[in-house]
Amino acid sequence: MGFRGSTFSKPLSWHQGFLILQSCPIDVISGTKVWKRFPPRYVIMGFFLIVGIIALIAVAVAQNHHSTRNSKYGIVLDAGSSHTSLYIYEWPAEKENDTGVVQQVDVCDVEGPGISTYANAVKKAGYSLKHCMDKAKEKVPLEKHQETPVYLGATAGMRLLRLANEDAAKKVLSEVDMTLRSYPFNFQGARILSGEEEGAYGWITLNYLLGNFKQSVWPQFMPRLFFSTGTIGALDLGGASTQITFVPNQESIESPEDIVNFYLYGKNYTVYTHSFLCYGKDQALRLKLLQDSLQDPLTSRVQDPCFHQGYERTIDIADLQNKSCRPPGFTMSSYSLLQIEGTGDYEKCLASIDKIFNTSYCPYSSCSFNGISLPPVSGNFGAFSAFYYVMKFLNVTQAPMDKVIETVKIFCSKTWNEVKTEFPGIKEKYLSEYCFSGTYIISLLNQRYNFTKEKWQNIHFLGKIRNSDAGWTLGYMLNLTNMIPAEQPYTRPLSHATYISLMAISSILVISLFLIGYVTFCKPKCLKKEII
Ligand SMILES: Nc1ncnc2c1ncn2[C@@H]1O[C@H](COP(=O)(O)OP(=O)(O)O)[C@@H](O)[C@H]1O
Ligand SMILES: [Ca+2]
Repeated sequence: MGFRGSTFSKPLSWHQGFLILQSCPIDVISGTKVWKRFPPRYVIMGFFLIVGIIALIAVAVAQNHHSTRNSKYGIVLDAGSSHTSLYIYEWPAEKENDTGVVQQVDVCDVEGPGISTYANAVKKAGYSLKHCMDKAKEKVPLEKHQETPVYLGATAGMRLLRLANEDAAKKVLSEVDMTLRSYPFNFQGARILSGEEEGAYGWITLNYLLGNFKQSVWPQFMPRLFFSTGTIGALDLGGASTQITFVPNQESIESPEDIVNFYLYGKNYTVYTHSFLCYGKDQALRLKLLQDSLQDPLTSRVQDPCFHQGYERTIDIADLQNKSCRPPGFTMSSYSLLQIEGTGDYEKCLASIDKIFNTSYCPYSSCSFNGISLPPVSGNFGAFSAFYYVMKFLNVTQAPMDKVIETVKIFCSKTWNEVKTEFPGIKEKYLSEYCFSGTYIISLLNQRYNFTKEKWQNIHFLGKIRNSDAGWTLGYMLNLTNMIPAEQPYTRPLSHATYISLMAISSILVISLFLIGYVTFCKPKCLKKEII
């Protein structure tokens, strides 16, 4: 195809046209420079083209640079039964209602035990937090201190202390309050979370970090089939309580007290959540030991299959006795000290753990234990906190249920000396209890929650998601800062950065095409001379 009115003897392709444009400054026939003959309008056009490109790139860079710099911060202290951790979160100020933009930027582990253990030395409860709060002061930019909210949430350790001694719990909280108030942040209060809140916020954290609340604009135009909008259940194992939270398959949850309703990003969620106080792994071990102490009223020595052979521990029975956490059918022991001797036997350990659950009655169609309703577990679950620590130690976070059982069996059968030699760097308290903890997790998940072999595959043991720890703290902050809107905010199909970049590329393309078209169709004099 030729060009009408063309002075060329043969058709010229776009490709050729582009080559000619590039070769314009040099006279290819005579080899002499043609700069002098270059009309000023081309110089001006070239100049504007270069300025335009530079301007577009500068706008894109400045725009994106600005959005990463204007950050907001939030601090949450997780005052657990065994320890306190401080989390610092950061998010871009102008995107705070978008899903998945809040990130954990730092975590600080408070030295020493949980705040509830300071009931008899309350001053220490506040003092213990200073080191991490000082670190937070360094991490959060100075100019952001005043606007940065700080929250402290206490969990099952403080719930138990409140049940045992309300006054002591109040004093611990007020000490902690005083310390946190003395920092230049925007302190929002220290309080005890209910078990339901703990479960629900853990569920929100998981699903927020996994982007499960996100309803991108694309699915509205595509069949639902291609986009799963499901949520993932949450399993949290602490020291003093454990939580299970998920959206059940069946429409109605039989126990109204276990229902939480959320309206998030324009969607309704009816969530089942239950928190079992006294069934965190430390309290569950206490329940088991108390149960064991009743075994033989004639001796204070007990053979314990949940500890390794060769392991011995002497326990003050008074320490085990927590008025709020007692095994079914408990009677006071006549001994003050309990001497434990490990025998390391998984099957027997599983049988002894069984006794801390009451499964003799269920007023609903299905129960977990102690007469608590549990709808059939369905869908995927994220299992975090001690569920993750224990499975990670045993190296079975990805394993099928049979492999997990086999691994715990083998681990329990090792002697205490073997275990200590194999894992020299691990805290003795943790190391001595992994056999119990592993068995307890199998008992709870498989036997009480009814995660069968098939359903076990749907449990994902996880510590972090995209660098943020799985736990209730992020969900708590998102809720209190109103960062999860009820209605879905208007989301643009393209991100700001993509929009700017696409605009820049398209502008360059349009200008280039314009120039090529001009050169090809209008044939400026300088080009005609070269070809002729
Ligand atoms: N590395 C670890 N290995 C085993 N267990 C751990 C590890 N780190 C923490 N834990 C345990 O995880 C649990 C955390 O519970 P915590 O959050 O303090 O209590 P709660 O949530 O019941 O208030 C405790 O039992 C603690 O001993
Ligand atoms: Ca916890």
